[in-house]
Amino acid sequence: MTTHLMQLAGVDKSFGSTRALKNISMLVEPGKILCLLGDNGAGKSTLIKILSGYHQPTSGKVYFENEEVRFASPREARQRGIATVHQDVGSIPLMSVGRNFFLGAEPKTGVWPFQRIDTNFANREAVRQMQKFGLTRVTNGEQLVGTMSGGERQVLAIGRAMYFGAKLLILDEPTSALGVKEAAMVLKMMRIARKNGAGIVFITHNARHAMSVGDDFCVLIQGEVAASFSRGEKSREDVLNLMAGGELLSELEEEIEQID
Ligand SMILES: Nc1ncnc2c1ncn2[C@@H]1O[C@H](COP(=O)(O)OP(=O)(O)OP(=O)(O)O)[C@@H](O)[C@H]1O
Repeated sequence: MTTHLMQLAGVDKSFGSTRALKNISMLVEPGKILCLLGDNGAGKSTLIKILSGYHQPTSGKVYFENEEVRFASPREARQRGIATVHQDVGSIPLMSVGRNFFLGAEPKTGVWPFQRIDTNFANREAVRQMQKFGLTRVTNGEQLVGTMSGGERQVLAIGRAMYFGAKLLILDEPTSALGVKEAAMVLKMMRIARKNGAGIVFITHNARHAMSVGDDFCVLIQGEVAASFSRGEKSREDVLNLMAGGELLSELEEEIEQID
């Protein structure tokens, strides 16, 4: 039997009278990147909160590694190997690369009750991992995370999740605040994670970024799956039009010109 990493079947989520998600079915496979596209308010945040155990669906089923799950908390989801990296990545700017990398799972040295954090190991190992992921600029684990660029911080956060055994990576707009080179670095990191067998849900507004790495695509419009397709099945123009809610971009451009 094929093991699917994560599957949603007919998932609904309502907040009072607002139906944020309507009958969502989707599949995340190991070693594949699923791009979740959609405009503001389409329901992307609600969907990732369900995947990461922050929300429970109002109805419908969630499966992880073919087993039906109902995560009571993000901690439970994390324990199963689901890691969420948000745009602000949650790193602490005034802490070193080594400390940030091992935050909450600090390596210890010495014998109890005289144990302390093994800073040398943490720094060395964090740099080694970062280098492995292509961050050759980071050579000193004592470097403060606040001095790293946005892209480097994303790579650090994704690398950390991989190191601690994440099977599913949920990346919430990892490239949206970045310049071209920085975004390319993060997209490359995603490819490395995919090669290592992780399944990735890549949330983005940027169709170009999505199409450069995506294997599968899911477009959300007003809480519904408006389209789902695999690489090569649609052109970038088609995807952009879908994301604009079906309104042809050329029509939109004409309207803008008329306003001028
Ligand atoms: N906790 C909540 N309580 C009430 N309504 C909510 C809640 N969370 C989300 N919603 C509603 O659900 C809908 C989808 O919101 P969601 O934040 O998931 O969209 P989004 O695609 O992530 O948008 P954005 O990119 O702007 O974050 C919106 O109408 C929003 O107002």
